[in-house]
Amino acid sequence: MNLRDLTTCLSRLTVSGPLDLEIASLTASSKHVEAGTLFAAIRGTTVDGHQFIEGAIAAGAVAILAETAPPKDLASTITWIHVPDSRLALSLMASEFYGNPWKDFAVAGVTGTNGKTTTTFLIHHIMKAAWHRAGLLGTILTDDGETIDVAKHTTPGSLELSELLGRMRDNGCRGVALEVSSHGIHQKRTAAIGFDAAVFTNLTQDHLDYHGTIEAYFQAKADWFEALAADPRGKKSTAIINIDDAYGADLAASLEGRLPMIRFGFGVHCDFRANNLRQNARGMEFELQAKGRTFLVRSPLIGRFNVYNILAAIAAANACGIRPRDAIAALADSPQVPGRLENVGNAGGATVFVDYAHTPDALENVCRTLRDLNPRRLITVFGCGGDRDNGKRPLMAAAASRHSDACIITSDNPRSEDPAEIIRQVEAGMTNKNYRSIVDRAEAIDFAIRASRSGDIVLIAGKGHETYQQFADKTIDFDDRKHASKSLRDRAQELSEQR
Ligand SMILES: CC(=O)N[C@H]1[C@@H](OP(=O)(O)OP(=O)(O)OC[C@H]2O[C@@H](n3ccc(=O)[nH]c3=O)[C@H](O)[C@@H]2O)O[C@H](CO)[C@@H](O)[C@@H]1O[C@H](C)C(=O)N[C@@H](C)C(=O)N[C@H](CCC(=O)O)C(=O)O
Ligand SMILES: Nc1ncnc2c1ncn2[C@@H]1O[C@H](COP(=O)(O)OP(=O)(O)OP(=O)(O)O)[C@@H](O)[C@H]1O
Ligand SMILES: N[C@H](CCC[C@H](N)C(=O)O)C(=O)O
Ligand SMILES: [Mg+2]
Repeated sequence: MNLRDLTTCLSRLTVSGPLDLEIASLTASSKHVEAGTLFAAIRGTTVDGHQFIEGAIAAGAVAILAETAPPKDLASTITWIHVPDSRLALSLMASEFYGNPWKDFAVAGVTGTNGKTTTTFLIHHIMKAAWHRAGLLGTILTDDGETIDVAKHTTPGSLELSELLGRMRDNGCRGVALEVSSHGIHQKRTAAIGFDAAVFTNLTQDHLDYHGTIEAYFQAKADWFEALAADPRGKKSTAIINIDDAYGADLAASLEGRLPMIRFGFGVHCDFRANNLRQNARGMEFELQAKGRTFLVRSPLIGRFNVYNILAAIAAANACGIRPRDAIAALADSPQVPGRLENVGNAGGATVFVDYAHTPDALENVCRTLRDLNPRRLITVFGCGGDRDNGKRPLMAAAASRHSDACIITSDNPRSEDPAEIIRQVEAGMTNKNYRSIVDRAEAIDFAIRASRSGDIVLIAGKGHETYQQFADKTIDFDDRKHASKSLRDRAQELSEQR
């Protein structure tokens, strides 16, 4: 693509060198530079990409995007685009490079601490029922309408994101549901994308290792909505906000009159309001009051928290042009979201669930939901991730303690940290002293399943769909669902031998 055309999307730039160049590819990594590449120098969280400019030129870069003016010795040898914010500029140029695919179909984004993956899966399911082809992007996978791949990030980098959206458009998708993480917003990964629907699910403690304070974390989420409200480039986004959540209520109040809005929840001021929730182990039903009508919503999902995900999905689909009654019809048979309250089987009358709860609020919600099924005992296996917000550790311990009869504390991606030290920090928050710590996750799961008796529920929390365990020196294959299934088979065998 011609560099002059590629830069029309930038409002503040100083160019030195010719603009009538053909750009073969864009990259922010000097390792991916080839002949004809534009290299964007980004000040990252670990290194400053400006230090790789010379290497990029040596590797064949024909243009540089940077937050500095060109040094004198390079000014006459290469095209240099000086911008105030190279992450933002790269995001805009990436969208331009792939033909601004977001303009060609309905785009629903979902942000919030918990519920993004679940809500995007539901929106995707509704879109596919209405339109046959739709894309999905998030923590678990990317689906471009034809091919499903394992995801590397919840929200991909701006280049990968626009490339994927372009593929979805080319594959005939009429809509896409995507997760918008706070890292993604802060790093401008979604800055160029216009959204038809922008969902806020909730905000509770997570990611303070990155954002520092909960206020800064909230601000990252709010910045997305602020940017949509100020976006002059076309799409009128509908903000879809959970106003039962205190941060959601603040967000809705601050956006009042600046974006079309759908407020959802159980509260009386909601535009999409749930009532009369009834549930059992097989699913739930509730009434939805919306648009002056009452609808009966049925879902195989369980848990009050999933009512919020369902409301958000119906409202987002509505903002994308799908009638609530069609969304509701599709949701009656929504698929299992991998690793979200996934029933992996039973042995000796005890049932085992795997769930991705890795925040205090998620653990609280999932334990409560399982408690509501009236188990004889709830036995919870959980741990806390290394190199992540360590303030969550005692809070997750307190949540698990509150609702479980017994807990097994174990490892959950210790990364560069000492697994035993993470466990000690979790133990400090345990108010229910009926727990045991077992560093090895496989042994912890085996122990919990062997200790279970008829009528018990075993919850294995934290890793959900993940298929690995990350340590300082290695990553091993590990899947809670597979390991629990094997452990259940062993237990069933053991029980039959005892009979
Ligand atoms: C902290 C964080 O989010 N980092 C992400 C970020 O890296 P960064 O921009 O800070 O990069 P950096 O390593 O400091 O390097 C700066 C620049 O120098 C360049 N470079 C670097 C080395 C070199 O030799 N040559 C070179 O050109 C890099 O390509 C980069 O452009 O941008 C990169 C490209 O998009 C991401 O891969 C990287 O994700 C790291 C691996 C990560 O673990 N991120 C997690 C925390 C994350 O993003 N999580 C969220 C939320 C998860 C959830 O709650 O669901 C997600 O959306 O996945
Ligand atoms: N609306 C919700 N409110 C609170 N907790 C929820 C909600 N939805 C799901 N959860 C809990 O949070 C866990 C993670 O859910 P999900 O994967 O949908 O969230 P996410 O926001 O995508 O998480 P991540 O930031 O890790 O990608 C679930 O396994 C469940 O325990
Ligand atoms: N996207 C989240 C996932 C956490 C999942 C949990 N298993 C852990 O490793 O802490 C993060 O990177 O913080
Ligand atoms: Mg997710």
